[in-house]
Amino acid sequence: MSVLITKILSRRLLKYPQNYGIISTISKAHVIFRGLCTSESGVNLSIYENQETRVSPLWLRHHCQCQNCVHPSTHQRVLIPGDLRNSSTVKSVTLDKKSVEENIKIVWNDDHVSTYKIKWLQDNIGDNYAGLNGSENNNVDSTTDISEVSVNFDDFLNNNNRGLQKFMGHIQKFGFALIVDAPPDTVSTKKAIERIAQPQVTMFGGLYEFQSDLKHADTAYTSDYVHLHTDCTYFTEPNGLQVFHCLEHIGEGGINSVADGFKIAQEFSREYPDQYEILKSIPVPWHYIDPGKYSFYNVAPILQHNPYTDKLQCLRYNPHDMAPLNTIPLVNVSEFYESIINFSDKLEKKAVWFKLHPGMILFTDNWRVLHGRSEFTGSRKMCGSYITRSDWLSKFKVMFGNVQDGSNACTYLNGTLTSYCKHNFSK
Ligand SMILES: C[N+](C)(C)CCCC[C@H](N)C(=O)O
Ligand SMILES: O=C(O)CCC(=O)C(=O)O
Repeated sequence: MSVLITKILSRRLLKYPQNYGIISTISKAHVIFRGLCTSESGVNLSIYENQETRVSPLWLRHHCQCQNCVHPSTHQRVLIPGDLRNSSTVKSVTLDKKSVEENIKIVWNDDHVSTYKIKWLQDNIGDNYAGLNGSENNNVDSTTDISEVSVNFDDFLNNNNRGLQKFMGHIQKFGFALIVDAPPDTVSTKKAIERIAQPQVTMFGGLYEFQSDLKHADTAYTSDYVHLHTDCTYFTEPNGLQVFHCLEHIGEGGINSVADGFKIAQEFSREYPDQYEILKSIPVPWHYIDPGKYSFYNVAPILQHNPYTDKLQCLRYNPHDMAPLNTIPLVNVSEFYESIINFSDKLEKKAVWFKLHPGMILFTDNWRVLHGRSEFTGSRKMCGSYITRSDWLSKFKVMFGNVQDGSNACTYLNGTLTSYCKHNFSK
């Protein structure tokens, strides 16, 4: 294999000598290139059983984990990319199978020594990027029993972290989770929120209370029906988690709705692939206007894909907060409306309804799950907060190390989400 590389490259070497340093061959038939590397060059490392992986010497040198290259206290890089020019030619590569953790040792041209744990290389080489997208087989739908999406308040706060882990596993797997049996007050709500992260401060405040008093120019501060939506569509980055706790309701209605936007978008893409592409590509303007106080405005598609994985990453949709649609080319207006009308109908049909009683604190992943509420009568006092996506994902990674493990923290039970809600939450 390495001999073949040498033959191919020697022909290229004659043609493009300026691209290559001196080719040096070392033990175990690994072909190494001095100087700056091109795409054809690399170090062939035995990272996986019975196969070799060609890795860029620049990447390897840049990822030296020694205490001179990574600050021992802050874990930040000491090396800057420009430093790689003088230390990225391999002098020797040795595989140490005897140490507790198998590792590969590389000595560089400046005699710097780098040691890489095989497991670390396996976890970090290549496009392992998966991000947190609530993978397709982990969706809330009618087969999920909502009782399994709940964690008791005391368990949630318990420092053994088991309740918190289970809770965050629910959020990663289903897009939302409930804390039950919480004292129906703002102090307890604040404790629960701060178990994950500090409340995100916005024009509504940090830990906010709201009721039908039009304290802000928004239907959330009325007793009107609020259709399924995600919050903060008008911010550059929508809030990450949405937290609601109904402290008291003396009256009728005020039933909450949730819908798993990722599950619905997945079905929509199968039923209307062309219309899915429209909602993925057409930029939509969103706004929040409180005359004389606030005028937030942002333009972004309803279905925002992760640019690296091309998976749906953020569903941004609030039918109440769409600004004048002056961002759609005239030729696309009719197909846009056909798409958004179908999407809106699908969302509304998929809503799952339940009553948030005092003591139940709902957390939703606002990049994935939509929420709403029916109109109500009487006095209904709510409190809650936003948490940024960066903050809650950070907590998640601390709890699980790797976001993908989160789904193991909870069970996926048959049952009927809708019927459970009807019989258990809508009383
Ligand atoms: C009451 N609370 C602060 C939770 C939200 C207010 C909603 C604001 C806006 N309609 C949006 O959806 O972002
Ligand atoms: O009043 C509620 O239960 C929810 C209101 C709402 O949707 C919001 O504040 O974003």
